[in-house]
Amino acid sequence: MSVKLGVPSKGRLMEKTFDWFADRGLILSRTGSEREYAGAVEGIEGIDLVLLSAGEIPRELASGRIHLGVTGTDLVQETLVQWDQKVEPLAELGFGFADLVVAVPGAWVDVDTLDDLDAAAAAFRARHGVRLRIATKYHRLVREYLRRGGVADYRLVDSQGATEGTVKNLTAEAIADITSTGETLRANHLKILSEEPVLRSQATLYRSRRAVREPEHQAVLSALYDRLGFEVRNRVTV
Ligand SMILES: Nc1ncnc2c1ncn2[C@@H]1O[C@H](COP(=O)(O)OP(=O)(O)OP(=O)(O)O)[C@@H](O)[C@H]1O
Ligand SMILES: O=P(O)(O)OC[C@H]1O[C@H](OP(=O)(O)OP(=O)(O)O)[C@H](O)[C@@H]1O
Repeated sequence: MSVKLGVPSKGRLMEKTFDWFADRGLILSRTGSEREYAGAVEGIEGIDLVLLSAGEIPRELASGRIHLGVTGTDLVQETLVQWDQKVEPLAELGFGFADLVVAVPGAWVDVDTLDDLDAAAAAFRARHGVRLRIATKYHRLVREYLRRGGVADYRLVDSQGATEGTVKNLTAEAIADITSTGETLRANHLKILSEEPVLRSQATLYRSRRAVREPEHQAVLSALYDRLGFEVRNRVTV
């Protein structure tokens, strides 16, 4: 059985991942028709390319169905409970940068910090009798960040896309989402709190702690690490 390398199946993340491996002498390519999610790896024997949604790669790594995978730090840390017990980052790839931030309406001139947000949330609840809503798809990371920041009187509402629009659409008062250029936030009249972001994310190559324990894969993995120029500990610390 081959070593399975999972990479994002479309868009900029896929193209930049292909470029990153090509710079190291490994040619990844999609095979079959444009719509078929099959791929190949040239330059080293015994590796199968698996094209997947970036959002599915963390779970596939955790279950051991893929041995190695490229996805965003944000997706790994949001999706996997105790992510570092399940996967190990091998290399930050230097693209796909995005910050997960909390943002509020630009008109909230008194709200700049988490303390201010906590005060605004308490005032909101006192005035309206319901908790201030923060729209996000990053429930785990945002809940933990707000807990550490001492923000209590809020509730998360799920938003799986176009999150910046929820404030204008009156389904939330604030949001937590990833941003890279900041354009989407600005266009929706939102401002980022002047705090450290919830997370700074970038595309990262991970290995599955479960899958790489399989002895039959050690030779191929070692050859791959040599090719990529990594010093990777062979002993897996699970
Ligand atoms: N504007 C952006 N700039 C930089 N990185 C981004 C941006 N938007 C998303 N990302 C990163 O890309 C990754 C998500 O990619 P993508 O949207 O292709 O995944 P996905 O949600 O699994 O896609 P789909 O489910 O539509 O196949 C995340 O790690 C995220 O941090
Ligand atoms: O800071 P910017 O450069 O404006 O980028 C930020 C936007 O990019 C992402 O959306 P994406 O296009 O991935 O779509 P989504 O709304 O489905 O998440 C993110 O959710 C923001 O909406």
